[in-house]
Amino acid sequence: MSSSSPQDGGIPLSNSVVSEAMSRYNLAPGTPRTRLARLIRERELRRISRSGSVEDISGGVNREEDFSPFSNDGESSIYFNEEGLTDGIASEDGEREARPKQRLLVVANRLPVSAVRKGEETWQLEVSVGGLVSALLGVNDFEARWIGWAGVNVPDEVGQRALSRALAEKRCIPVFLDEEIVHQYYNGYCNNILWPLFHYLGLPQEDRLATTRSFQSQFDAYKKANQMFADVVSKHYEEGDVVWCHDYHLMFLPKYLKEHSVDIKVGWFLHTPFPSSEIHRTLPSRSELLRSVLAADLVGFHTYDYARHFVSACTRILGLEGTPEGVEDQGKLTRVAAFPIGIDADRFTRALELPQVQQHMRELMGRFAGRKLMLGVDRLDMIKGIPQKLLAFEKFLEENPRWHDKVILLQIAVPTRTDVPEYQKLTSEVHEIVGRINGRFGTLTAVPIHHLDRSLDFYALCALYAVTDVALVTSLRDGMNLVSYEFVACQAEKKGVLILSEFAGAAQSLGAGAILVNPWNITEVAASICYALEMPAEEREKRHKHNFTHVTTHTSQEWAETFVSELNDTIVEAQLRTKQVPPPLPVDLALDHYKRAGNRLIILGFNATLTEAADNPGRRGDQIREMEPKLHPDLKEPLKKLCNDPTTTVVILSGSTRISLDENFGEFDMYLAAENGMFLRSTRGKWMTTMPENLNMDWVDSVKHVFEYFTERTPRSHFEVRETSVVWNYKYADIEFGRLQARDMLQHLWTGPISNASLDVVQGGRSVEVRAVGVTKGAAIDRILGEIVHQQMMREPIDYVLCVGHFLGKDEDIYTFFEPELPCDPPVATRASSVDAVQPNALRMSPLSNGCRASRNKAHRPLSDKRPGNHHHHHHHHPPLTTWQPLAFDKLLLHEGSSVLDLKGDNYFSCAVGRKRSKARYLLGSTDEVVALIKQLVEPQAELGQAV
Ligand SMILES: O=P(O)(O)OC[C@H]1O[C@H](O[C@H]2O[C@H](CO)[C@@H](O)[C@H](O)[C@H]2O)[C@H](O)[C@@H](O)[C@@H]1O
Ligand SMILES: O=c1ccn([C@@H]2O[C@H](COP(=O)(O)OP(=O)(O)O)[C@@H](O)[C@H]2O)c(=O)[nH]1
Repeated sequence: MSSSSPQDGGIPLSNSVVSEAMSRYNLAPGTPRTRLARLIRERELRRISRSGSVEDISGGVNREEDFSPFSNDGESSIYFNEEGLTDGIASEDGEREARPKQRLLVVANRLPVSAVRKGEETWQLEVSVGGLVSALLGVNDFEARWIGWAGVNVPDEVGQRALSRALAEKRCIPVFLDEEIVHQYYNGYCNNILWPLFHYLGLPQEDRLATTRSFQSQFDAYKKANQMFADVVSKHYEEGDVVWCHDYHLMFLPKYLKEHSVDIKVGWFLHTPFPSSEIHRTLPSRSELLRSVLAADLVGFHTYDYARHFVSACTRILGLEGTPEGVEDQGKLTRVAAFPIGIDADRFTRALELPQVQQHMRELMGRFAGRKLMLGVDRLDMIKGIPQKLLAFEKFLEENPRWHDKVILLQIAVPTRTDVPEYQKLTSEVHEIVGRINGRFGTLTAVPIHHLDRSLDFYALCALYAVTDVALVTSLRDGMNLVSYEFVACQAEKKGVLILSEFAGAAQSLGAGAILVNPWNITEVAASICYALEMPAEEREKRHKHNFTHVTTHTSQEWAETFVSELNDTIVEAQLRTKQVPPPLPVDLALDHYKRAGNRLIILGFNATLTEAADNPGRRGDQIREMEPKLHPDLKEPLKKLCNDPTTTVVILSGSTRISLDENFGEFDMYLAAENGMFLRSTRGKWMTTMPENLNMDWVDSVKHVFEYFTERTPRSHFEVRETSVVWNYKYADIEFGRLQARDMLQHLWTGPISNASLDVVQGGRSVEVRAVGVTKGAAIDRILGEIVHQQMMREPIDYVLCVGHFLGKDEDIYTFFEPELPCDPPVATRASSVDAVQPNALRMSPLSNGCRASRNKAHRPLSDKRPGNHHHHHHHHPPLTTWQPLAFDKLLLHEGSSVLDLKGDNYFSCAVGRKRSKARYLLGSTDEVVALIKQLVEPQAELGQAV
């Protein structure tokens, strides 16, 4: 995921904040302070607790013969202990006493059991087929409830009650979906739209859509079904539960659950790939789906690639900030990470010891004696690449006549989603290809392909895996593909070869041991078949060993524990982060103090503070409009009133140029401080500057060349040359490319030929700014106020300060300038090599320019003193321009010797706009809120208050 700059909010958590939050949230003393340290410790604790259970298992009863979770003999054959569904080989109850069990609500479209009605009130439960169910069956260490659809329509209440009872024994809770919803939501939106799209098969064409009604009605049904799941979860939710939502069927669930209660811990895991953002952006409901998922606290994927695609979709489609941790939206972080699923490998290795499985293996070996056995096990789904597999096998036979009659491909094709027309078409297509190949290469006694349109029971499957020479997985895309894991787990003896599609998530974990192929390249797959069949034993062993180690250590139990542990930690982390977020501005309080004050100072930023919001929902803003910022039209009237109030001084303090401030604010009676305070003007008078005559601006041309170079190479970026700074902005460029370019640019500015110039390089969220060294708003405010107090011949102390802006991190020193009790900040950090050469006079004159109030109290010079130099007219850059000799505000006293500022702490309101982390005391969400605030300030009651 992408990197963030310090200005993006990378303010580190201070120790005191962490300790306070830890005690507030009942974190045990000794709890590590960083996320990583906590997670590593959690993992250690799990290992310790597990090593205890291993001893117990070794001394325990062998219950293997009880075990037949995947039997499809019609009986309810999965086993449950008090935690719910288990594989029947779970460890004894006492084994995990050391750690309390986490209550977990597992929500997936499909329950691990599907129901078959045998009578009005009689139900038979069968284990559902699919990787999601297989993986979750291996998860034991939680007190889990399962919530999902039982795969059947139950229209009558009697039936619903009976089924709920039967499922309750298995700790399963049904969501009853009627036929129409299943048709629109499951067959339609899930399996005809999201499934193919997420697997890079594109959106259906209109004619395909027509068969399942319109996209919109399917989407509505999808949302409705998600709401039904949410309702059932809410009914069964208990405080402290973790709710783990699974898969593309339930992308709205995190949002609905958080709407029910923000305190629910919600995780969402996707079992399929998440495609490139370029694919996702074709989906009409792309933004809604992303935003709903982002409501979760933790979002998980099988691979880093899928996670990266998701973050990228959120940055490119929603315009949000991608960080190494996840996706940030106005300070709220949704953690995004990869959690590769696994299997319960022990279940398979132990099953191979069972007499019935051994018997089965003997039968199979007898039947296929003298031939090598190749195996494919897939749901009959277009993503599994079954036609491609068959065609590659055909090509292999065609090119290697010596293998005719010596090899057989056994393809188990489990029927799935049979109500969806695409799947029906695929079935006929596959049958046709099998028929053709068998016709072409078959003999009187044997055919090269055995194709079964059915599922097998667990024993049969294990036996098959164990006797196979080469497993062939040719998925065109596959979230993970657990069949490849299961095959490896069963090959301890035989050490067969795995041919694996590079487009399956499993390729990332089993890639080293498997032969990776591109399933679209039939020639390559055919050659790999030959290579695998003829591979020397030594190489097979090496490859197998590698994969076996992975499969037996990265188990489904480990997967679930890691996910839940990270989810729990995400909540801790969020609470720690929340501590850092300033509260919203208490508007009533701000108004109340405003009313009571007799001499007010209002400092306002311009860009993104007083400008109209340029962002449309779901899109990024309008570049042309933002390049020439304009005052929000609704502000004209209230701002005029505010400025006309004789007891209120308004200062616009902005990075913008004098020209821009003149254009936007020339008509108001106020002070304008352009270019971060390097220029000052009362709108009744002329511009003045504190820039020393000899200010060295030679660097501007060199920086301009650098900016031109990058602008030429970064579409939709632009730069602006101001009098004291140059700003390059890439907000509208491709975000990731823009960041890369910015990184290169910063590197060059910091270390290249101009690194010795006296300049500050300021990194913004989507900008790079180069300024004369030492220029910040906080540094300038001292001189500005000195001048204003002097010009106004102020008699009353300033007893109310409101400072509102959307400032760069570096300029946030303005907020701390007015803080009564802050310790002195260290001087502004700079990369400049020769500060003195360009330091504005005031910065040299005043030792207090960092705004430390404590030292300001030592002010000693009464205002009646004449300051040295007075007004000088200088022709500097933009003549005519007065150079004002700054009178340090912090040295000013009123005539009777009292301080100019009368801030006791509660009459000072600093407020950041549209930021989440800030040095300001408070936050306002948007420019609209600023508009509302200013309107309220000038409302009649505020004026009334003033009179009091
Ligand atoms: O429930 P169905 O519609 O019958 O489909 C079965 C499951 O198919 C998908 O499985 C995925 O999950 C596996 C485990 O994470 C993964 O290995 C595989 O690559 C995926 O295709 C689907 O995501 C599940 O929701 C379905 O239940
Ligand atoms: O006859 C069968 C064939 C397959 N499976 C199981 O179905 C799952 C398939 O998972 P995979 O991740 O490979 O793909 P998915 O079907 O979930 O897309 C595996 O656990 C198999 O053991 C099964 O129970 N019976």
